Amino acid sequence: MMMIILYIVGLLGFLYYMIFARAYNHWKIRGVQFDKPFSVFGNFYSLATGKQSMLERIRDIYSQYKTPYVGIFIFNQPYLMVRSPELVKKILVKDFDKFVNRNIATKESIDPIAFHTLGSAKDKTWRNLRSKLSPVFTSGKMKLMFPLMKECAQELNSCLNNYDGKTVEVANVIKRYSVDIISSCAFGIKAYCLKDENSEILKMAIKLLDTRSFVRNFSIFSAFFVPKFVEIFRLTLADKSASKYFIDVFNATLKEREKKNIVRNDLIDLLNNLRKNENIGDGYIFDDIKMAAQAIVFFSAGNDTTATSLSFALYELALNQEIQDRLRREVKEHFDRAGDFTYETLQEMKYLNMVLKETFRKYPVTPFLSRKSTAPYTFEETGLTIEKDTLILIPVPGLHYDPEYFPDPEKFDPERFSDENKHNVNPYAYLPFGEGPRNCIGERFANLVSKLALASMIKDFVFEVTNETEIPIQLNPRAVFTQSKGGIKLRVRKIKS
Ligand code: HEM
Repeated sequence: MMMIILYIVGLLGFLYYMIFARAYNHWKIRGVQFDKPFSVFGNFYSLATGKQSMLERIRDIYSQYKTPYVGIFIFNQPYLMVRSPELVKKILVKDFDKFVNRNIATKESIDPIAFHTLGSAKDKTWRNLRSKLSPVFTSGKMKLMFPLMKECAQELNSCLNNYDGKTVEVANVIKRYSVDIISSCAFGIKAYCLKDENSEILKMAIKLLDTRSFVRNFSIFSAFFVPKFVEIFRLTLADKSASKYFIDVFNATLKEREKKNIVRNDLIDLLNNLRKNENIGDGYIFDDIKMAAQAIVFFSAGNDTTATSLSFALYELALNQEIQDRLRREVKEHFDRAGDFTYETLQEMKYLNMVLKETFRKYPVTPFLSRKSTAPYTFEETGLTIEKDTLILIPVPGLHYDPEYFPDPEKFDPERFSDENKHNVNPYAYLPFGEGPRNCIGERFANLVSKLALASMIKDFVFEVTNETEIPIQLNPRAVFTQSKGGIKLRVRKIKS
């Protein structure tokens, strides 16, 4: 018996050495200062125990060092956490051709959708896809889509009327708004999620990338940080049944359009033109799966990000009534002058823009940017040469909460982005949408949808904290992307005219 126990202990020790202890020498060998890993979780033990969220952990590691970069480990994978905005600029912009790809593990045989999406595509395939897909997000296209968005914003206000005087989980309502908008703009269909809480499309949209589900978070986490698990457990980034549902909806819409000769100049039309006319380089044929993959990534990347950011904005406005009042004054002034919300009036609302920017600073939905070196690379400033395939992590919340770039970082202060102060913001220390050629393709869309929703809601409603509101807000340690742990509950009060 004793021999068996000794044998098992020895085997476990050997496995730990082979898989972890050896890997944990990575930065030491290269003479890079590193954050000491603990157990099999590397530097993310407090995430595994539920003590910290991803945002908090990254911010914590960042703040313990002063060096331009620090070596870290996520499980047994070494990452270079790049702290200095100058080096961030090199990676994201100046030397982008050496850092084109993200480290997202996808296998075509396991998850063809994730494999072909813009977010995980690599090298030339990514370049081709990006240049073909970018035209759908020009300001001209946004203007064309604006009437569709406005319908949804009006429905959002009608929906909020039902909660007058009540406490509501705002993230839930706003998620229905963002699903309605993306369904309309990306899939060309009316989803009516704001009217019908039980709509099928809403259920599927939640299921697609449900950041409250253990399986989804495990899959997302593994795709970014433990690629082996993707193969071993055959993990898909998005839920399989929900993906199938959206592919069917997408194909049905396509057929209907072709049959009736409908042209809307939206995402579906653009993708369909790509399929009909293009072979986008390297023998890359834009088939049905690849086409649906793009529609699904716009759906999944656009929904939660927008809904979560807007909920955090309402939370801060409820806590800071004087900021809410000032925002309402600005919104009403512009609305009364134009008689409506137009694309142009929303761009003119400076304070609205400042409030959103500060929300994105304090609550970056994506707490890290990921890149992988495509060749050996030397940081001239320090002399460090990294090998091909080195994983880079850019600590967005670390930079956003660094008092050197944002004094008094806990304070929600839209003034940081006023005309007088905005030149003090280092663009490489403020990265809610990333930067450079591989930044968020949906930034313009997200900004417009967020401005419209916030302006519409604030014009007609007051948002207040109640004893059900969690203060300070707790972030979900189980989610890779930033979100509240228990939802955001606020009282909604209709303004009597
Ligand atoms: C508040 C809302 C949003 C936030 C905060 C956000 C944030 C981000 C961030 C940080 C990245 C990574 C950028 C980088 O690595 O440099 C990204 C990528 C991406 N986002 Fe967004 N996003 C939002 C909304 C949207 C929307 C509405 C869409 C589409 C309709 C979208 C589609 C994408 C796609 C496809 C990528 C991958 C781009 C590529 O690899 O070329 N996002 N987003």
